[in-house]
Amino acid sequence: MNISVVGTGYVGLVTGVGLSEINHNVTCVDTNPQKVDLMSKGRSPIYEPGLEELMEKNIKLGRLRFTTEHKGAFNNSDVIYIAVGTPDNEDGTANLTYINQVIDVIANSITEDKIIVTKSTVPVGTNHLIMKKLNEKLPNHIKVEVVSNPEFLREGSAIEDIFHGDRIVIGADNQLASEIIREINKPYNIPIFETDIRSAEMIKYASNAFLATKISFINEIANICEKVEANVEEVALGMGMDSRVGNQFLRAGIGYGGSCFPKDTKALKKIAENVDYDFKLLSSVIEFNNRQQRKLLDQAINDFGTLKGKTVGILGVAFKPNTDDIREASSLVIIRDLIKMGAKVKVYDPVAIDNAKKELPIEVEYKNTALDAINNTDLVFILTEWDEFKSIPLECFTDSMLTPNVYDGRNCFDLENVKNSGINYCSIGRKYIKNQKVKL
Ligand SMILES: NC(=O)c1ccc[n+]([C@@H]2O[C@H](COP(=O)([O-])OP(=O)(O)OC[C@H]3O[C@@H](n4cnc5c(N)ncnc54)[C@H](O)[C@@H]3O)[C@@H](O)[C@H]2O)c1
Ligand SMILES: O=c1ccn([C@@H]2O[C@H](COP(=O)(O)OP(=O)(O)O[C@H]3O[C@H](CO)[C@@H](O)[C@H](O)[C@H]3O)[C@@H](O)[C@H]2O)c(=O)[nH]1
Repeated sequence: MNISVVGTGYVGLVTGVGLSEINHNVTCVDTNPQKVDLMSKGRSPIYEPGLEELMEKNIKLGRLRFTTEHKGAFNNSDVIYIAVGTPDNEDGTANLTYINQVIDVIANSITEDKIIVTKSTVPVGTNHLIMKKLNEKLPNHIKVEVVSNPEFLREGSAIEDIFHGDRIVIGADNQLASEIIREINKPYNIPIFETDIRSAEMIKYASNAFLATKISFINEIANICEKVEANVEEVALGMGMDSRVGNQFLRAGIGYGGSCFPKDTKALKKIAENVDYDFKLLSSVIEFNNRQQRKLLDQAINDFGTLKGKTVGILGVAFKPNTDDIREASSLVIIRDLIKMGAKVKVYDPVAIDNAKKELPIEVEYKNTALDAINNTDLVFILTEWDEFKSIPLECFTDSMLTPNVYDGRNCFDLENVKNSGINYCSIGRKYIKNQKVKL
C-alpha cells in the first residue's frame, strides 16, 4: 500500500518507519526542512533506541522517504496518516491548530478519494469534524473517509511497542475503510480492536488517564509508606502479583511527566467539563502530580531552611530514561525553582542536554559526566532513572560532594547499600534515612 504520514515527531516517524518495515511504501511529510533533510540521510532527530537502524534499512530498500511537499506525497498515496502534534492550550483543552492546517492542505491537494487515518491524540468528536470539514471543502466528486487509529507507543521503547504492542485500535464508521486499515496493520500480528470512531478516540484518553491515575495512586501510597515506615517497592511487588492489579506502572517517584500524560489528562478533564461532567478523580490526579513533582525540592528546603547559594547537582533531565525528550519533565519544575531560589545548578543527562539548553534558564551549568555534576556539590537530585546513574559507586557521592546529601526521585539505589554508605539519602516511599543531621 502507498501511504503518506503527515508530521514526523515521535509518532509520525515511528509510524512511518514501522509501516515501511512491514513492506508498505511510505512517504513522511514534515514542514520542517532541516528535519526532512536529516531524516532523508537516515538520521533521526529524536533519540530513540533502534530507530535509525530501521530508517537506514528502509530508505535503502526504497520503502521510506521524506519530503516537505504535501501535494506530491498525498497524490501518490492511497491512505494519509495524520500524526501532527496536539499540544495543550492554556486552559487545558487540546490545541487543534496543526490538525486544522493539515485539513486545509489535504483539501487543497488531493485529486481523488482518500482514507485519512488520525494517529494524533484528538478529543472525542474531532475525527467526525475532520471528515465534515474535508467533505465540505473538497469538490463534490472527491470523498474522504476518516479512521481513528490512536497510538499507544512509549518513548524510549517505541520500536518494541510498534512491533509488539498489546493492541491496535481502529475506529471507523465505514466498513470498507476499517477493513483497509486492518489489512495495512495485519503484518504486525498484533490483536486488532475494531470499534466506532468516538469510542476509539476515548480509548486513547481513558488509557492515558488510567495509567496516570495508577502512578499517582502508588505515589500517594509511597507518601504514606514513608510515614508508617513501610517500603513502597515491597508494597508494589505484593500488589502487582494480583493479576487484577497488574505489576506495571507501580513505580513510585516524583510524578509523571512527558509529552502525553500531563496534556492528555488535562484534555480529558476538559472533554468531561464540556459535557457538564466534573471528573473529580482526574482533577485530583492532576493536582496531586503537580505536588509530587516538587516533593523532593520541598523536602530539601525543609531540611536545610534555604537552598540559596547552595551548589546543587542534577542527574537526569529527560522525563524518563532512554529518551532525550524533556517535555513536562519533573526536572524542569525543580531546576527552574532552584535557579529562582538562587542556587547554583550543575546538570548532567546522558542524551537530553541539547534539549535542556533550549528550555532551562541560562544560569544553569551543563556538565559532560555524572561525576562532574556531583563534584563539589552540597546536594544532588536524581531525577531520571538512567542505568548509568544506578551504577554510580556510592563512594562517588561521599568522596566528591561537599556534604553527601542525595535526593533520589527515582529510587535508583538499594536502601540496604545506602544505609552504610555515609550518604544522607532521601528517596520515595522508603524509610527516610539521614545518618546525621548536616546543616549546610
Ligand atoms: N510522543 C509520544 O510518545 C506519543 C505517543 C502516542 C500518541 N502521541 C500523540 O501523537 C501526536 C504527535 O505527537 P508527537 O510527540 O509525535 O508530536 P511532535 O509535536 O513532536 O511532532 C509533530 C511534528 O509535526 C510537524 N508538523 C506540524 N504541522 C505540520 C504540517 N501541517 N505538515 C507536516 N508536518 C507538520 C512538526 O514539524 C513536527 O515535526 C500528538 O497528538 C500526541 O498526543 C504521542
Ligand atoms: O511506574 C511508573 C511508570 C511511569 N512513570 C512516569 O510516567 C511518565 C510516562 O511514562 P511512560 O508512560 O513510560 O512514557 P510515555 O512515552 O509518556 O508513554 C505514555 O504516553 C504515550 C503518549 O500518549 C502513550 O502512547 C503510552 O502508551 C503511555 O505509556 C514518565 O515521567 C515516567 O517516569 C512513573 O512515574 N511510574
